[in-house]
Amino acid sequence: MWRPQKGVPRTAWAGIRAGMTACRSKDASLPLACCLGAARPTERREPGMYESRPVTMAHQFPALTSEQKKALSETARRIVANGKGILAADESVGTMGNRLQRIKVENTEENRRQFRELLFTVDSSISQSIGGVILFHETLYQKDGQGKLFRDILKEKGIVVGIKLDQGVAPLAGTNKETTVQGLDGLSERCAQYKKDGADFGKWRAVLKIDNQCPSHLAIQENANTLARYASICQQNGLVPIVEPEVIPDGSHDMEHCQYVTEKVLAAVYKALNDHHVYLEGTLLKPNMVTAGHACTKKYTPEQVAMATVTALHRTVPAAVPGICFLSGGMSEEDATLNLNAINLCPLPKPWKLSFSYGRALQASALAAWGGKAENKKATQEAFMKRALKRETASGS
Ligand SMILES: O=P(O)(O)OC[C@@]1(O)O[C@H](CO)[C@@H](O)[C@@H]1O
Repeated sequence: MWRPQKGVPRTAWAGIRAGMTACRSKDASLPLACCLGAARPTERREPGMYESRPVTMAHQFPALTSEQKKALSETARRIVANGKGILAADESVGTMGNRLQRIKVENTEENRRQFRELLFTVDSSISQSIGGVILFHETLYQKDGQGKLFRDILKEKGIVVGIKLDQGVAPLAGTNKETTVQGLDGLSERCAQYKKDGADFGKWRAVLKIDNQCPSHLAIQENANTLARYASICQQNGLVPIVEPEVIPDGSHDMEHCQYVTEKVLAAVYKALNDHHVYLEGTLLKPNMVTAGHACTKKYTPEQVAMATVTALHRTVPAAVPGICFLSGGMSEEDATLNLNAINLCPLPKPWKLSFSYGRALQASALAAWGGKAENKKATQEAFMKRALKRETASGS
């Protein structure tokens, strides 16, 4: 005989009982869902009804309090609200050196500061398209010409401040030159300090390559686990983790191969995040778009890239993740814009915000316009604003 079970609201049981009766009496007017325990569609659903359903195997040792979860998910959603994206201005000293070399500017702390001052002091309307800026350690503590901290300038514009937390790659011995990421030692202490110093999100970039025997099972598992461990530490310290597993576009592989690899990598990452009890609503994903390798002779349209990218994400990224912010991975500014636009127009279900976290695709024109000369301030800021405002993003469906 059917008996109500403890902890289930009476109204829910009424629906289940109606369904069971319908099964017995073969009442074809009742929807099948009633027989599977759902309430009848016309039945009033009371607030809190779902929260009080019995949870089998409830987690005994919650990783975060509800207040911590609320704060993390609010920050994550704020960064990608209303089609906004992220400016990745977190180039390490070495990477910034490569960018400056191209415009024949010396890689000094002062030159890096001057260029970044131009980006951060553009008109406040930039906050309509940029919700977050990722900084490198040195930049979090730098100031503008008037002595004002960059982080305060950004916050006053309503932009969320983020910090690069990984400390670069290290070789995985016995593989075809694959890597893991360093920076877990002391990470909790660094996160706590950065939080005090105004950062509200972090970034950790893992690199996977497509080549002979690559990415190996070891590289996929090691990088997924390291990303998950980083994400867990971030959340414990009140920082929203940006999870960046980049499948790099070096090589002659076609787009289909990139899709296959991207799906394997993302599936492993979300399994690891779950294993580490990471709260997905308080995270953002920063993936590569699914494209052919730079040396591939076959060319693909933005619509093909969009379909392959959204298919890969749709198969692997839970709907609980609030936003997916693509890296630009060496794409031209134009291609990065066209591809992102096509991704947002792709007719597949898209339960997340789809936006950008571009480094090169937001800064290339601005760097070229600057050329290391103070008198190019106006041209530099105009070039940056033009790019930032051109991003085409839209909310998930
Ligand atoms: O690929 P992009 O859009 O230029 O940059 C993406 C990115 O993750 O990679 C760079 C190198 O680590 C970082 O500076 C940046 O945040």
